Amino acid sequence: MTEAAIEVSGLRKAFPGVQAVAGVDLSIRTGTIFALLGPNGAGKTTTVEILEGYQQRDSGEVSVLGFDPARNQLEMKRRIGIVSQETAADSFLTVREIMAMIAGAYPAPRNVDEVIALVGLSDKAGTRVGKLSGGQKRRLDVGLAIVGNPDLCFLDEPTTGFDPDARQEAWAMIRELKDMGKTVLLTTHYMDEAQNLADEVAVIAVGRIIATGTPETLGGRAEAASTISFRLPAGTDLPDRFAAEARMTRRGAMQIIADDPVPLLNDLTGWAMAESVSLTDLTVERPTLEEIYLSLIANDTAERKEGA
Ligand SMILES: Nc1ncnc2c1ncn2[C@@H]1O[C@H](COP(=O)(O)OP(=O)(O)OP(=O)(O)O)[C@@H](O)[C@H]1O
Repeated sequence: MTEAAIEVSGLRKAFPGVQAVAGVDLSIRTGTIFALLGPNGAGKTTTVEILEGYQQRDSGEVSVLGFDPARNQLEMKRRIGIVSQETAADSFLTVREIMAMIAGAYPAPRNVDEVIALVGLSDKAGTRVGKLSGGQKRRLDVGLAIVGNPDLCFLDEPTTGFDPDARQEAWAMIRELKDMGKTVLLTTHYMDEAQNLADEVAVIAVGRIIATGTPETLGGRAEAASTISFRLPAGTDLPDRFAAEARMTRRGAMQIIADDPVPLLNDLTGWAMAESVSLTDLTVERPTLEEIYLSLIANDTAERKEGA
């Protein structure tokens, strides 16, 4: 079994008037990409900043690459890279200068110009950081997180403000980190980002982890009912055995929800073939990660209200 890069148990942190982290347990395996999901104010950044050593915890056990971030700051920081929500980049330095400065803080950094190229900023290498656009600054942040060739990267909302091309490139880069054996902890509000990148996800709400799993299994997704959708030619009626289960969407498509879609599809397509009915736009879909996420948050909010 792979050792854990990060182990957290019973982590708690309060600010005046708010319990930001209220007993979080996490285990993140070395060489995997882990996504922490949750609504605004859920406690993601506070958790990540405690792991990075930027915030002190009130209680709980934390191990990051075998270090306690509250004690072994220097040793640990040489092995981690960080994209924080607010760029720490000094606006008077150029892209290459700040990249070289951060690289210099690590024992075995990557080549500065290669990293600048990797984040698509070669033509801005001599530009002052303060003159970069929002998306370009974020690319720089990602570059700063990886230039030290760290074993573990913390990426807090790494692609916020990226255009679609830049997002795809960033995803490729993050996958490349994993291919190199690095561990990545990312927070994101983009469910497609978690779906595309993460080996495991955890959903945090009001300071507590409410669900964990792979993007495919989170919240019972793998066992969730499927929705079969299709369109019928005008004037064609479904046989009663399907019509009883079907509903028509506002856009005129038929939908049938089935726990096990295989027998129903067999029956439906068999009928369509026999009657020469074309079932256009036929799809079979499980709930998306976004739908599962939203229902987890909604259920948690409802339970909290009931308990209050
Ligand atoms: N320095 C601070 N002082 C006081 N309260 C804070 C501080 N930092 C965070 N909080 C509060 O702690 C809670 C958790 O905040 P946190 O930034 O960890 O959430 P988040 O999940 O990262 O949210 P977002 O998705 O908006 O970034 C919030 O209620 C926030 O207002």
